[in-house]
This record gives sequence, C-alpha cells and structure tokens, in this order.
Amino acid sequence: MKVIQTEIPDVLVISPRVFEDERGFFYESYNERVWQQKAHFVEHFVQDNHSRSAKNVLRGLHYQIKQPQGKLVRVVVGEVFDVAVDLRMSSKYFGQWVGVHLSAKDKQQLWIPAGFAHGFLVLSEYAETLYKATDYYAPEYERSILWNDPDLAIAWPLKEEPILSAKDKAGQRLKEAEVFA
Ligand SMILES: Cc1cn([C@H]2C[C@H](O)[C@@H](COP(=O)(O)OP(=O)(O)O[C@H]3O[C@@H](C)C(=O)[C@@H](O)[C@H]3O)O2)c(=O)[nH]c1=O
Repeated sequence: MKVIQTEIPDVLVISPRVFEDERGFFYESYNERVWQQKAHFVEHFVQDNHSRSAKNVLRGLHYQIKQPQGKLVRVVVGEVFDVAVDLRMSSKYFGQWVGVHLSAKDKQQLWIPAGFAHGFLVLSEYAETLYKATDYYAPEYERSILWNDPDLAIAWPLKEEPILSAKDKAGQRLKEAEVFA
C-alpha cells in the first residue's frame, strides 16, 4: 500500500496493493495495524456507510459541527470526483479544497480527517461509495456548505447542472457557516 499526501497534507490518498489472479482480485481495504505503521493512523471507526448515486449526482459538502467525522472513502462501482474542504480555522489550509478521482478500477481511498467538509460528484453511469466514519451520524449537528460557493471555487468536472438534494441546494456559503476552531 502507498500513502500519498495531497496539497492539504492531512488529506491522504491511500493506494492499496491489489492481488489479481484468474479468479479476480483481492485487497485489504483496511487493516488497523498496517495503517498505523504506514500512515501513522490512530483513528477508530464506528460507522460504515454505503451509497449509490446516478451520474451527475453531487452530494455535499457535508460536515458535523459538534461530532465531526473523519471519513475514509472508496468507490466500489464507477467513478467519482471526491472533494475535501478544510474548515479548521487554525489550519493554514483553511478554506482550501482538494479533489481526487476515486474509482472502482483504481481502488484508491481518500482519508479526510475530522474538521473537513466532504462531497462528491458522480462521473460514471452509477457509482457506489463506501466510507468508514470515526463518529456517529448526528443530524442535529449536520451542516452543508454550498457546492458552488464562489469563495471555494471548486473545479468540479461538470458537463451539466448537478443533481442535488433539497438540503444541498440550500447549503450555506463558507463565510456564513459555522466552522471549527
Ligand atoms: C449520512 C446518513 C444519513 N442517514 C439517512 C438520513 C436520510 O434519511 C438519508 C439520506 O441522508 P443524506 O441525504 O444526508 O445522505 P447524503 O447526502 O449521501 O449524505 C452523506 O453525504 C456525504 C458526502 C458524506 O460525507 C456523508 O457524511 C453524508 O453527509 O439517510 C442515516 O441514517 N445515517 C447517516 O449516516
């Protein structure tokens, strides 16, 4: 497995060692001990999520203000453009974003620590996204930042208007949003 730092060094791309043979493939999508050794990972995951979305669906940008979740994201069907936005005011990367293509073919994973907003755009006909989270879902603390906030200027690889939930259409601008200390 390879650990690659992104432009925001706390956000990591993890590229697994994939074993392929005539039956198909095998890889370890998570191994606490190996991740501790290679990525200095000290996280503990308490929830696994699985979502399926059609092409052009954009989910995000989501975070939980009082119960922030670190997320380890991978795609098992199709391809997405996955985005993390740094919402930690103490970070020199505050307000900056990183975007990474995640696909069932490449099997890369994105580690997004607590203190970030997360979202993704589906690029394939369908995509299924799996992610582990370090804290539980808490809708009362959930917030959504506007995917097209001009202050973030995220370069979504969009060809047409994205499909959004009502909650995400009503997302807040970063400058109005509650963020982390
Ligand atoms: C996120 C979540 C949703 N739900 C329920 C609530 C709701 O009825 C239904 C759909 O929820 P949402 O519309 O919030 O789903 P979605 O827009 O996919 O929300 C997710 O987006 C991505 C980008 C993330 O990073 C996640 O943390 C999460 O916020 O699922 C849970 O039961 N547990 C959960 O952890």
